[in-house]
Amino acid sequence: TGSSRPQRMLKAVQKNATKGDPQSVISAIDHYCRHKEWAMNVGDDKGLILDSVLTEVNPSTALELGTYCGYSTVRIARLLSPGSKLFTVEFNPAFAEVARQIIAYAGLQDKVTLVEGSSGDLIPKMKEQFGIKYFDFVFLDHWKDRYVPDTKLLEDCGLLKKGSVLLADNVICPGAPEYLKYVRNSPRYESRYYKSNLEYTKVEDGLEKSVFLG
Ligand SMILES: CCc1ncnc2c1ncn2[C@@H]1O[C@H](/C=C/CNC(=O)c2cc(-c3ccc(F)cc3)cc(O)c2O)[C@@H](O)[C@H]1O
Ligand SMILES: [Mg+2]
Repeated sequence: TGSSRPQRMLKAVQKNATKGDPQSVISAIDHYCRHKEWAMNVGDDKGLILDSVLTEVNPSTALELGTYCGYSTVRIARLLSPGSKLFTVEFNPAFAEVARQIIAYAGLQDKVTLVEGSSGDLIPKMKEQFGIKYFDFVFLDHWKDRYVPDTKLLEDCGLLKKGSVLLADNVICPGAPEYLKYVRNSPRYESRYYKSNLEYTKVEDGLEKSVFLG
């Protein structure tokens, strides 16, 4: 059988990027997905917003839900301060395998812990298994109907502290209407929408940034 789209993305990175250079890995994926095969990476336009929010928060411990091929994992990890860590959750073993190779190609494996499994099962184990107290930053980019249950789970597991920032992809396209209602109506969050476009297209999409008020 032939290769998968994630495997072809990995090949494009190995062919066009420089080992140990995260920016070249990001550019190689963006070029491939813009000119060869679209893929559901956060992309370069929304990626710049992700970069600026991440830099502003400068998290010690960050969480990503939905690794896919590791594009946003590389975007986040490349901006972490020394000693800071990113945990990323992915339940599809084939995607996790590609992501591990892309993260390693970027030279960021020491900053990233890829945990294989379902977010609903893993979030309650984060404290005991990884000695995590809180997440300063959470990037939500997995199944859109999981954003609300997993946000509630993070709250209930005491993994958010006053000032923790949630950044959610795709709140317009494909859309996460229940999530927008949840964070915008809750007195426990201060939310703001960053208008952009769906990766590699002219379709509107955006990111919702929500600060947990404790
Ligand atoms: C069970 C909890 C749970 N636990 C652990 N891992 C989980 C998980 N639920 C999901 N995953 C993994 O996360 C990734 C899924 C991501 C889902 N993302 C979109 O669907 C999406 C779609 C478009 C778009 C598509 C088509 C269009 F026409 C327009 C837009 C654009 C985007 O940016 C998008 O993010 C995969 O790796 C899953 O294996
Ligand atoms: Mg997305």
